[in-house]
Amino acid sequence: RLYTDEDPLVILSSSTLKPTVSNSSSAWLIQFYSSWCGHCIQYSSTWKTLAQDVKDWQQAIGVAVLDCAQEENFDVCKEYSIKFYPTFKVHSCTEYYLQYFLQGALYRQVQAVRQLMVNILQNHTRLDWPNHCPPLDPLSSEKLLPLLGQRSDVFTAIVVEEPDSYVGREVILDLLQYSGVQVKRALSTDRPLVESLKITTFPSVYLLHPNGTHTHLHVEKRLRFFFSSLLRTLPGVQRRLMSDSSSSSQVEALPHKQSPEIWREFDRSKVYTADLESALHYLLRVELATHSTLEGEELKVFKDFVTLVSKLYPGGGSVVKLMETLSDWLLSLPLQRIPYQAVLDLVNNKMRISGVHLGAELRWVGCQGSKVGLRGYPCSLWTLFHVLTVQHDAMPTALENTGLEGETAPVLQVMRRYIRTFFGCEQCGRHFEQAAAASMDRVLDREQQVLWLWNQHNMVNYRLAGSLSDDPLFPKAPWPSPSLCASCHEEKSGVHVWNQDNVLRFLRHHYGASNLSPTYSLPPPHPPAPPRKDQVKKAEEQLEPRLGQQAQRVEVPGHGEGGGAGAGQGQGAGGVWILGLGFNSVDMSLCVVLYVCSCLFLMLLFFFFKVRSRRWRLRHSRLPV
Ligand SMILES: Cc1cc2nc3c(=O)[nH]c(=O)nc-3n(C[C@H](O)[C@H](O)[C@H](O)COP(=O)(O)OP(=O)(O)OC[C@H]3O[C@@H](n4cnc5c(N)ncnc54)[C@H](O)[C@@H]3O)c2cc1C
Repeated sequence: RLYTDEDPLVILSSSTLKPTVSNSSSAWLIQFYSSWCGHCIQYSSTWKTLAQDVKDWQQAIGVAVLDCAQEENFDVCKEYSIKFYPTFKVHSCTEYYLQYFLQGALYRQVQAVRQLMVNILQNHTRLDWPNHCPPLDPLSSEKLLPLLGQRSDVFTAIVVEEPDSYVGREVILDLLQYSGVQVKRALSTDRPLVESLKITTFPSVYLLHPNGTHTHLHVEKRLRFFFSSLLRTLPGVQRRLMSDSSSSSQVEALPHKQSPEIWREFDRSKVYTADLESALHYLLRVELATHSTLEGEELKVFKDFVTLVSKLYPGGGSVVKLMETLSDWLLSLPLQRIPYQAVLDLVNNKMRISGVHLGAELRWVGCQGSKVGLRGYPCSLWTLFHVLTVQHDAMPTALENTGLEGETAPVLQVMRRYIRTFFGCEQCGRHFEQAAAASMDRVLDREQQVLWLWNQHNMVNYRLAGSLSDDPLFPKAPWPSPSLCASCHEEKSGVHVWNQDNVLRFLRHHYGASNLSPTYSLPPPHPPAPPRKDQVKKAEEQLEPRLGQQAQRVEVPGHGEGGGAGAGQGQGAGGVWILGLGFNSVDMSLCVVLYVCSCLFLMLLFFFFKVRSRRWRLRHSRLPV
């Protein structure tokens, strides 16, 4: 099959063609192709690029394909007189089809087909106007200038452009599924407007704020992608969910955050350790808890994951200490099967090893959602693995002698195995596995590893944009946005393209150790503070002189050791840390008991042989010479 359900277009068949297009409130651009036609095969990537490019226009015009080589579609292709492949047809909202023989090289250019779609939508007659298609004609200064200074519920963006430019119409269609902003267009030939707004370069966007103020919208590059991306990130602008987008084309009121939790202000250009720690907390204490024992492949996958995190998690600290302890413990165990409870005891630091800690609370910051149930864990898991790919790139030797150094893309391989084995969202795991099977083996070095994950994550973003899991306050979109990295974006032949060198540079910075913010992180528990001199003095005064002296000798276990890992260092309350292994008081008592028993046993042996040898000597000394 040239097209799959993963592609951002609709795959039609004889049974779905008529019901889909006839009952639709939008227009349709359909490619009738044949899966055996070599040209159609080559053309499929262009059609997919187009479908992706205009995915947000689907309320006005949808992109679809129908394979005439499928036996079940023979009749319908005959009915629609498809003689050559590919043939393109537009279904307007009335009952008739317009056939487009996209001549020559025209249909090979995404930009040309996209502009044709704009023309189709703009040239609709009143009768067959798609229900959700906004007006695309330019507005005059008489209509627009009175809006200046007026208050409104929403932003109004006026794209002022040259008469032959398509940017304005494309931005209008790009924002079709978004509430909180309305886009209008005007022409550079409208002198009163251009002079009033003091616009000298085209295209430009002039922004009217809901409070009545108005300004120029500053963009790094005057490209459609930049205008659309910036407008989508205005405060209160959010994507309507697919489920309710068809029911309302009216601009909704500004959003209100519905989370009952405390909202944590954060900076989108930072990565928060609270998210990473929450990811590990959820993964180790919730996701893994569904497996009562770990054995075989599961145990191996878990060991690899723990090793990876222990070696690459940035910044050292109590989390790394925990993962190192867990990793050492897992590697030293000769067992083929371990109960999950044993892992949990270690994660919860039952042995009270000093410096080892993982907060037992979900504290989403960069991953907090506007509603409970949105974002959170999956967001933090992506974040964690992005951080690990970037750390591996920064520290090429970090995985030496771990058994993972032989793999070409160890972080991706461990992620793939973890997602397949443990990730709670089975469907997500299947999708990820498909993507990994298709292209992960092409990743040959650490840079490609970073970029593969970024690209794969964007594929998922494209696919899920507008779905129920899309948080309206954090709409899924190509990432990084122009406001995070303007140099990551370019346009080639009118189509948005990534500058991969700049993307890599950006990812290295964004997910690098220096960009991690500890704000909102749960601090590790403090050991009890040593008694202050004045407290001791007070105690001395109140207590018996003998007791007062004892109070001065109070020792605070583990205090002031800063999580040292060496033998004898880092003695915690009730436990000791020796050669990277923690021993609790039960272990220590057992050691003492065993020690005493073996001493007694050795002494017994000693006396036994002593008595025997004396007897033997006596017996031999009595023998006649
Ligand atoms: C491996 C995996 C596969 C998944 N597959 C599916 C699926 O098939 N279906 C499904 O419904 N859900 C899937 N999910 C969940 C989904 O991808 C989101 O994680 C979830 O919906 C939460 O979305 P979010 O808005 O918090 O942003 P997320 O997509 O989780 O992104 C988290 C953060 O990462 C950053 N980011 C965004 N894009 C990129 C990028 N391209 N590169 C680097 N950083 C980026 C942003 O700062 C963003 O806030 C999957 C999750 C994972 C971990």
